[in-house]
Amino acid sequence: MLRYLTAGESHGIALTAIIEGMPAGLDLTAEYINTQLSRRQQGYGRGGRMQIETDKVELLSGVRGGKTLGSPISLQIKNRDWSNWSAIMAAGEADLTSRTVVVPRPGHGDLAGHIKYGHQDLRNILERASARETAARVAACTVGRRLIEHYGMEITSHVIRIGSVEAPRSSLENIKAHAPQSVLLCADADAEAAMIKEIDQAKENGDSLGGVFEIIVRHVPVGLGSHVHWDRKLDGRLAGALMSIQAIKGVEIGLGFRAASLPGSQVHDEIFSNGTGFIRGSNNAGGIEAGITNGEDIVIRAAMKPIATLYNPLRSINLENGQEDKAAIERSDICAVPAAAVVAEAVVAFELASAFLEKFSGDSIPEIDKRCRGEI
Ligand SMILES: Cc1cc2nc3c(=O)[nH]c(=O)nc-3n(C[C@H](O)[C@H](O)[C@H](O)COP(=O)(O)O)c2cc1C
Ligand SMILES: C=C(O[C@@H]1CC(C(=O)O)=C[C@@H](OP(=O)(O)O)[C@H]1O)C(=O)O
Repeated sequence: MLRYLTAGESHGIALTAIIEGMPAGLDLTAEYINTQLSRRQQGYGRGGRMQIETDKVELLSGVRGGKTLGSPISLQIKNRDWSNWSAIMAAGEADLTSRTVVVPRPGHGDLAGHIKYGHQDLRNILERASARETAARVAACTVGRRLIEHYGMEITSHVIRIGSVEAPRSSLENIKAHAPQSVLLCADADAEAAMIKEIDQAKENGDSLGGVFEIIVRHVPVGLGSHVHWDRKLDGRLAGALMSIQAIKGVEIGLGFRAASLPGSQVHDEIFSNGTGFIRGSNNAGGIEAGITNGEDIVIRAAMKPIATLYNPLRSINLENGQEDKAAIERSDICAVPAAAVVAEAVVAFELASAFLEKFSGDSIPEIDKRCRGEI
């Protein structure tokens, strides 16, 4: 079974992760993971923290000579910002510093976390609720991405909405050509210019923005996931992985919500024969039917809500005196949709790697290769 755990506070010394269940013999380097960590740090609308961090992974175990050993892979990303926070992070609730957070931000984990865990200093919640955790998550899940790429799958994403600006539908060629270079991962230059304007306006207003991105996976083998049990259905697993990303509030596969308003004749993908196999007339299912990949591209969209911390703060209650107050603000992103899209690619890749290993299991890459070729 492939699985991972992450640990670490946003302003703590480092983030760590352990990945268990990767077979031996997979090419894996820190540089490969660093490329994804760097992508995650980009995107117009991010706050001051991204100027401080330059995320680099250290592989601590499970890899030797650029190949996985089959043993647990552990890794670490140092928080460069920690040197600015070490005293605050060392202080307990008994010796509260001036950086104590006592006015919960609507939309963040502060109030629910306070009620659940009883911490008086909301920092004890926000440090772990923070999407800083997604740096460790991207590093861990990129190990899964390496596996699916080794077996020929390709994963990409692009931003299709920021606030009220929606990009026109894009061809995969356009996404590949434009989105990787664009500051917002949007495949349409005009839409991107309008999105940037909207982010600038939100910043001026002390407000924040969310949006929608799309993930596409190509060359997916038929038969990953299964219809036989709820927790083996790949669509459910992918949706769960995506919804676990901070601020993701909706996921749709293929036509998604649009399918609900159309008749079946305009939704379901007709089946034809090309002589050697089956081909489909369309891909409205987004590559998954009954929880099983059908060989078409996997197409998933996810919606991110606007960032919770506002420079023009919303009304809240001060937990020290019970009086109405303005929500806490130290520093924040205005919009982080492109970064979330990179995190989403990573978690989708990991879920696919997990489903791939369930189908073509093996302790080493050569053994899995044989199984893929039908030799064992
Ligand atoms: C890449 C990324 C960056 C984020 N940056 C911020 C931020 O700067 N300020 C903020 O309040 N929320 C930010 N968030 C969202 C919060 O982490 C999230 O809203 C919070 O943890 C509560 O979880 P929920 O929105 O899933 O309910 C970010 C999310 C992502 C994915
Ligand atoms: C640190 C990251 O994102 C952070 C996510 C985040 C939040 O509340 O989720 C709040 C901000 O943290 P800070 O208060 O330190 O500026 C973001 O910068 C990151 O993506 O690496």
